[in-house]
Amino acid sequence: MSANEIIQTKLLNCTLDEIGQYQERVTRIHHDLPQQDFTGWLDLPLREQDELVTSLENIAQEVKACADVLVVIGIGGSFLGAHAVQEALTPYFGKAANGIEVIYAGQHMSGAYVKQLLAYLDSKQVYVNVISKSGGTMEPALAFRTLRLYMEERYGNKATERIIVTTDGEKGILKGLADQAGYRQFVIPDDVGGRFSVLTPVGLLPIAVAGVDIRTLLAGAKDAAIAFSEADLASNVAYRYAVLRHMLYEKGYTMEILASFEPSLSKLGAWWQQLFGESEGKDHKGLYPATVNFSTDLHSIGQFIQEGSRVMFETVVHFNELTDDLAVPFDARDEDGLNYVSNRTFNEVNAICEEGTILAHAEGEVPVIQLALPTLDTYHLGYLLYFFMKACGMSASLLEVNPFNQPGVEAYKKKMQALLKEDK
Ligand SMILES: O=P(O)(O)OC[C@H]1O[C@](O)(CO)[C@@H](O)[C@@H]1O
Repeated sequence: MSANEIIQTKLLNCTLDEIGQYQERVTRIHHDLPQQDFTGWLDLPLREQDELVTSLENIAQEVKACADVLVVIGIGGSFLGAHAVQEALTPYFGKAANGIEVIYAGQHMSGAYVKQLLAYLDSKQVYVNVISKSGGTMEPALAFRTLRLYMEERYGNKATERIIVTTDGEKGILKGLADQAGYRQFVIPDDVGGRFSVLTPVGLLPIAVAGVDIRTLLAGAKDAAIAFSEADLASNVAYRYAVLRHMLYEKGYTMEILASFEPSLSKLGAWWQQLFGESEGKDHKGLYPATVNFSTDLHSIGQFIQEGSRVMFETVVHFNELTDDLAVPFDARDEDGLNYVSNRTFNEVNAICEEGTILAHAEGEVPVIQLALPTLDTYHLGYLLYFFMKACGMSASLLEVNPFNQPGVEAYKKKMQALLKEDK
């Protein structure tokens, strides 16, 4: 299988005019994209990064040897990618054999969460990785203030060794504070924005600590970067996906639902949601990115998808092979009447559920884009992450919005700041 064939895109339940009509625009955007600010992620997996990867692996080794828990502090692009990869590739119960527990803070401001987190940490050996590109985002900054004091109280001078900072190489409050305290630091490249940063130290350090092989993840992303380096819609499936979703948007579908049938992919959905939501939702334009995990959500939002307002299409992420499975047991009593599925495995039943869902959604007039990959493993996840980023750059550009800013996020921050500074 060539790298170009690793992801198969299929449009189901719907026919669209020839997508080739977009080729000229796609080619133009393809050539313009690297000239834009914040596109350092485009060729990042192609760069020689051995020194960086080795130093990330070394620190990850140290963290695993000296801690039971790594607390990753970050919000948005500063935690979603790591969380997505960790969830997708580590066991459902317990941690990976070669990783430790990685938990998150600073992704909201729940007092209960922080209080319970500190209590939980009391019986564990702890390292902290605080991640913020700007270095001044309220949610992670508050969590870090609290955890820093906690670490100092617990470990005294040794706290300095147990706090690792991932931030800008030159500016920001966190950078200044890290220099002052002598914390070890990893740099978030200047030309890579938060939601495109999963393959930088932002994602790579927590992912390595969780026990995932970051070299294999990067190898998948590298092959994707090569596979999607040409503008041709016939071979570039990332661009094909971008054009399909754009064409559906033009036809009046205003919501895309990313669906998967494997629960470990739900955090990938959260990462994808920020990627597309912050990149495209501008100037009163853009597809609303929603995520579902089937079959769980067929019993919640499934009714709406089947029969509610006809505004959505689905993108189903499908892996042909999953690494673990279990046969449905035979029970001679058959009191539940389920022996007719006992010649199958759980994953086979799940795959038939996927097929049935797509057929049902065809009757409900829900277009489906199926993205099929060979195996849910580290390599193919790296490939898929890059696929989505490349598709996103193209898709937002087709909408004629800047894919790489997020001015709207400032609105709530300003209101909150003003309210916080009012006299109590
Ligand atoms: O890493 P920072 O600067 O704390 O930002 C976190 C997140 O906040 C945003 O700037 C706005 O939501 C995102 O783009 C970013 O991923």
